[in-house]
Amino acid sequence: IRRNGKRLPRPPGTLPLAGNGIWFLQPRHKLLDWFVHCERLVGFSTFEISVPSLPPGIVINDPANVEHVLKNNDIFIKGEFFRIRSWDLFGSGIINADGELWKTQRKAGLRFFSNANLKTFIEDVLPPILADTEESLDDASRRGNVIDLQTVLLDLTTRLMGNMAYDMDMPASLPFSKSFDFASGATGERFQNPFWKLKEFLLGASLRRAVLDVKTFGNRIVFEASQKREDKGGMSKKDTVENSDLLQNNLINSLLDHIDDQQVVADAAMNYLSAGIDTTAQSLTWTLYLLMRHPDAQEKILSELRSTFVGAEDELSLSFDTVQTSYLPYTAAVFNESLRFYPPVPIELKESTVETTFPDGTWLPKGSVVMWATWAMGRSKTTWGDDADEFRPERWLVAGDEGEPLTVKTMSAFAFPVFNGGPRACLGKKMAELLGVRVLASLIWKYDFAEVYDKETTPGETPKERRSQNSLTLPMEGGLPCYIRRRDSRARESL
Ligand code: HEM
Repeated sequence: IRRNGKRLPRPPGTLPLAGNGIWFLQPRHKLLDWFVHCERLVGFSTFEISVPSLPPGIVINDPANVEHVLKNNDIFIKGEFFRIRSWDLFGSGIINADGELWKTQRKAGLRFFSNANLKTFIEDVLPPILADTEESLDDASRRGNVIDLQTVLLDLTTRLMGNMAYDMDMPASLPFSKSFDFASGATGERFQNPFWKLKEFLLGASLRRAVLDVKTFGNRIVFEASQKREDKGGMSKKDTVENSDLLQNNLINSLLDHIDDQQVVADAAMNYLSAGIDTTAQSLTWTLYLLMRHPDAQEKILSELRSTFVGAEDELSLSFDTVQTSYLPYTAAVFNESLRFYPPVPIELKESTVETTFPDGTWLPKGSVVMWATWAMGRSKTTWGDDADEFRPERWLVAGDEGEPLTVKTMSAFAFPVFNGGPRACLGKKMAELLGVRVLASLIWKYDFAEVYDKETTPGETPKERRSQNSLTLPMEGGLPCYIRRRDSRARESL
């Protein structure tokens, strides 16, 4: 690995044999802080890292380098390094797949994320499920009980995805959900711990059980969907594509239409589910956490809702059109700003299939690993300015010309790669953004949330920043316990 004929810089504290391995053995939240520390030292400069058991690797922070990786998905693939570690959980599903296997699953997914389906999602699928969520929040409000918002939101997104993608009722209390959570934590550890194989040989029984649960559930989704198709009279492929009723446009039908191998369909189904459930629940959890710590932003959301839906009482008329960012720019800006601080996929990694030279001149041999920490890029002072550590949704707002409304700034996907970019950009981005605005608007309109601090926080003291749990994504460690109060319209007006 060279740049202009010279070796790349290495992070301070790199050891002769262990390299940077010590950092990778730490809990993941410490590793994330280390990436921020390194980015603050070198800015956009690429640096080399070495971790025992990992192929030679670099860390990139420069958006031009991220663009080079994301746009060239034939050069930079998931690769064996990724696949070996995540095979048990993701199998041949889209998250793990490269080449033709990936292309087929992507094509099947594209049909599902059509605008018509997104409208159905926001206007038909979401309201009754969100009403159930609100019922449990109302109950906690009446009784004065503490409720864990992370669990509530995970149940919401699990049911939404289950219903929308697979036409199944899928509460998060199903054993599969707990097993998936456990397996995701253990899979994440495989990327950090060079001794994972030994550890799992000795202590891996619970992981094996969890993976079996996840696989069984994937097979059940395929079995039930195939039954339904048969019950509908063995529709031909052509019929199912043209049938516009929601059931036939769901994801599992699209997967069954495009893929012949049932095991691949089951893996694909589980992959889509896992890509959609945790990420959306976590993004909402961190956003509500940030709003509790920034009541001024909460008030600005309320003020935006009051001025947009003039005279609204308890229910806002939130349709597909009114949850677009152009309609509620401040609420959308809050969601973006939360994603900047807490990206649900905080670290990305790709493997090079051939030698390649990056825009900054870094030359990388075949079989190397490229990493970038979206977590650190979101906190980069080079990209976001000196106030990068401040929660300031206004940074996303662009003033319109005279009399024109505010709009939300579009950041390049390579400078803000929260949803990835290029040919493998997140397929659920639009769905997640609409869901984010829709759920935030409803919940902030109806409820006042108060965080329950941990026992060590003394009154008047600033509570510690919450941290994430080891995982492939970004669950909040210990959940988000809080008290809830239902707002009545008078309380809303007086704010
Ligand atoms: C805030 C919410 C979300 C975030 C931050 C997010 C982020 C990402 C990221 C970073 C990737 C690339 C991961 C990789 O390198 O493998 C990705 C891929 C993907 N996401 Fe999302 N995602 C979100 C929601 C969703 C939803 C709701 C769905 C669908 C139900 C979804 C479906 C997918 C799929 C299918 C891929 C794989 C794309 C491919 O490899 O071609 N995501 N997402």
